[in-house]
Amino acid sequence: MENGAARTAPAVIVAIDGPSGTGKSSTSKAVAAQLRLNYLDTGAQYRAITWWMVANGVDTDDAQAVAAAADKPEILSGTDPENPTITVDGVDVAGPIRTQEVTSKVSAVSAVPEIRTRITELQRAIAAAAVTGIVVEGRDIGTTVLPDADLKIFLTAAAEARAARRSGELKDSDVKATREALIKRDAADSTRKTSPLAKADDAVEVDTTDLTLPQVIECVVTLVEEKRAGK
Ligand SMILES: Nc1ncnc2c1ncn2[C@@H]1O[C@H](COP(=O)(O)OP(=O)(O)O)[C@@H](O)[C@H]1O
Ligand SMILES: Nc1ccn([C@@H]2O[C@H](COP(=O)(O)OP(=O)(O)O)[C@@H](O)[C@H]2O)c(=O)n1
Repeated sequence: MENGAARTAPAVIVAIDGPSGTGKSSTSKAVAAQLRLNYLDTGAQYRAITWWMVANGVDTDDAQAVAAAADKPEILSGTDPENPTITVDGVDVAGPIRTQEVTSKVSAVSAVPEIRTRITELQRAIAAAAVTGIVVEGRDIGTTVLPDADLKIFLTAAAEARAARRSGELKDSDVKATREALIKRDAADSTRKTSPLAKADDAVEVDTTDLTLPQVIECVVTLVEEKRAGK
């Protein structure tokens, strides 16, 4: 090796996309921790900018008003899979971005092209800075944000399973209402003009309906290791 430089493995970029409740966050965090990669929850970034709009009185149904404010908040993501963080203008918003209010407004805000341009730039910069590599999860990572990712996974699951998983996380929620809200959000995310939720042609689809979380994690870890081994 020239100048005695240590040989290091090239950074590996993994894109994990899919609808709500398919297991993207849990799987991505665990895979990143196991393989010592960084982790980025892009949904948290869209939730964070939505939270800022609400906190600053911007009407989230007014696309022009949302677009005009797109560059205002400073959004920072911490990418340690053991302790992912998200701040807006220095404020920790990990809790507030998960409220029903933000969840019901995030699809409208994330459909605005100026918002997507802003957040996509942040995502690409974070991925480029990841020395050993990164697992990035979202809706359009394999199709738009990181089309050259080394591995693309598209997670799916039956709506019933996804709703049951989601309502298991929320206090006092009923599965039927959760299922309806989730289907509505998926439809909005899949039909928007700019960078909709979609499976990339070269993504591996994994149906998680009848798999346990450890099984999904093992499946993705194996796929990453096979890619690294050049299989
Ligand atoms: N294969 C699975 N089987 C059962 N529960 C799961 C599975 N994958 C994820 N979960 C649970 O479902 C909920 C939603 O998972 P999450 O990773 O947040 O999904 P997403 O990021 O796709 O919305 C979490 O409570 C998680 O623990
Ligand atoms: N890459 C991404 C990630 C999320 N989003 C938007 O952000 C919302 C919240 O994403 P999330 O990953 O936190 O949603 P859950 O899967 O946790 O329900 C989605 O419903 C999309 O509207 C997006 O447009 N593009």
